[in-house]
Amino acid sequence: MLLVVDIGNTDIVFGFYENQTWKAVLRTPTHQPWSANGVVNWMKKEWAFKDLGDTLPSLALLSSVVPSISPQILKGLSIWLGFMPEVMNPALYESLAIQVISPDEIGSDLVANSVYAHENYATNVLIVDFGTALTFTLVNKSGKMEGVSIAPGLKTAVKSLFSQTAQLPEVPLEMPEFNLGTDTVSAIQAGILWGYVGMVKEMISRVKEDKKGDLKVVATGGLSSILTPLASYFDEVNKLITLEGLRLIAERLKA
Ligand SMILES: Nc1ncnc2c1ncn2[C@@H]1O[C@H](COP(=O)(O)OP(=O)(O)OP(=O)(O)O)[C@@H](O)[C@H]1O
Ligand SMILES: CC(C)(CO)[C@@H](O)C(=O)NCCC(=O)O
Ligand SMILES: [K+]
Repeated sequence: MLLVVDIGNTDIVFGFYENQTWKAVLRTPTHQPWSANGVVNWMKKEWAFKDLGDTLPSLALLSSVVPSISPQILKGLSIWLGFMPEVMNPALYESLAIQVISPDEIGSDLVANSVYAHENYATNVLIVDFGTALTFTLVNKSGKMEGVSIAPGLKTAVKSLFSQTAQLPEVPLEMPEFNLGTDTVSAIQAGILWGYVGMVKEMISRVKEDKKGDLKVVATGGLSSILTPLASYFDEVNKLITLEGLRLIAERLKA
């Protein structure tokens, strides 16, 4: 069995893959007082609860965009597994089928997304990741990562407005019924959700123009199904893209 781990700014996601399927995908909040022992206990508990069998994963790959907690997670995993997981880093990028842009700065989740996109489409692909940040990553048909854009994610935008104002509440992430709101909640929903629909359409349209119309668009991330008016703009919506990319990378490392 293969274990891939995606440490994001909101959640850590653990994917267990065997025989062409995800046996389990576990999620836990990133910001906890993690210790190596805490990780071991959590893994043991979840492993038993999900009834994942007697044989622990024999290969593991970790991606983290939260450097401060990586050491504790890695140490815990290495104690639990009995070996040190591979870690996404610029040296490892050299062995990938894609060409990574700004390897010392880029988030390894975006690299994983790009590997998935290139492997599955082999054409120009824009990956839209609706996470804590809303990111757009362009991989061209020869596998070169050409560029990225980063904006606040939907929930981050709502929380930021709430925390910076005296009277505005935190609102549910739901498309409002009308273009303009008739009360505070629907006004914020209109501003953020319709605003973000516009942001995504603008980014897609600009990149499509750059690529002379030759572009696939895929969406991922926990919030990828909120902006329902965008459904027809995406060739694929798949919340597992980051895990799938990590899996493809891990399988290559083994080979
Ligand atoms: N199935 C889901 N349904 C609704 N919200 C979800 C779901 N999964 C995740 N979320 C929420 O979506 C947001 C983004 O989650 P996601 O896992 O994409 O981001 P993340 O942990 O911040 O990762 P990254 O930092 O890589 O973007 C979080 O606020 C999370 O709570
Ligand atoms: C943009 C995020 C937060 C998305 O998870 C992550 O990929 C990250 O922290 N990246 C570092 C900066 C960059 O990707 O250029
Ligand atoms: K993500």
